[in-house]
Amino acid sequence: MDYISIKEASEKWGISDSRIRLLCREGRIEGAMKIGRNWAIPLDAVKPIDGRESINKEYLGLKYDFSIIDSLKKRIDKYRPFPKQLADSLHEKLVVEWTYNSNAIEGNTLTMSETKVVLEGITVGGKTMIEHLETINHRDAILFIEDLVSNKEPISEWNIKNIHSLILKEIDNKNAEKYRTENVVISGAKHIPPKHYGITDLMQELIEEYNNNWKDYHPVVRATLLHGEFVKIHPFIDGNGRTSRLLLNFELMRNGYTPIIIKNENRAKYYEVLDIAHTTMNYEPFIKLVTELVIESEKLWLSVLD
Ligand SMILES: Nc1ncnc2c1ncn2[C@@H]1O[C@H](COP(=O)(O)OP(=O)(O)OP(=O)(O)O)[C@@H](O)[C@H]1O
Repeated sequence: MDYISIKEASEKWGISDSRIRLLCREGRIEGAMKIGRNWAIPLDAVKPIDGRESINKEYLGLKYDFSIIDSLKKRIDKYRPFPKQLADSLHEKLVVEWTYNSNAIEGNTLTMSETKVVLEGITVGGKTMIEHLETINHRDAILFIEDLVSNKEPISEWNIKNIHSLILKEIDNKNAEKYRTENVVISGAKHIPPKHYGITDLMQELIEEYNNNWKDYHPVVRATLLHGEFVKIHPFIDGNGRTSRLLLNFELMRNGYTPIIIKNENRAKYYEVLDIAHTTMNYEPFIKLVTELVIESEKLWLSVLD
């Protein structure tokens, strides 16, 4: 393989010597090697993305009619603060159904009733330890994002890593909250996630986009983009799907919307709209799906509140 020096890379990419040295030290240039006091950079290395440059991605299909969602939200808001018993029972229903469906999408074989039983602290015969841990961990991750919402915590890489560490707790502590160091594919998807060495930059870029470019979008659009763009990067070796659905609801809940549940039985449709977003940048079908689910969730809340 042919290599170039820091100085040559600096001229080729238009980045300062010191920044390239930093990128080499952080392992963000694939194949860069330290020889003595100098770095050798593969001639064909890809220029790292600079999360500080302004990001201008052209997403399609972001304009959607949210009037039904917003008028249902207004009706729900009139009941706040919710009566404690009612809020507790709706919360329990949410935790069981969200945990069951999100884990089932990822292949966990516990049924809805078994999920409920495990969350009550009982072991289900014939099910693996990992399936039990996935259930408990998912419940803990929901409670964690609810705390983040109550404390008005922002969406940040730190919080995303904390959510992920709960998902993999005692299952794969080595990879919990760590970005992957291998390339991956998503089975059944057309989109291929980016190479592992670009992840740190892409995650920084995602948070910057969220903070700077998406702030005027409707919260449903932001929540959908956050899920879609996060899972497109697939930053972790495992647990991306569950983390992305937690992030979607985190964004909805921070903005006072009721959380949604993507049902296991509807996963084919869910994968289809995600793949459209990933391969064409058209988010309309995914936004439509999320909108329908928010309306369904709001109607459920109103059916008990009204
Ligand atoms: N066809 C598809 N197109 C786009 N995205 C998809 C597709 N299929 C799955 N996904 C997304 O990727 C997630 C699953 O990714 P993967 O199978 O790599 O699991 P993972 O990273 O191990 O995470 P988890 O176990 O929580 O899903 C899905 O939940 C979904 O969000």
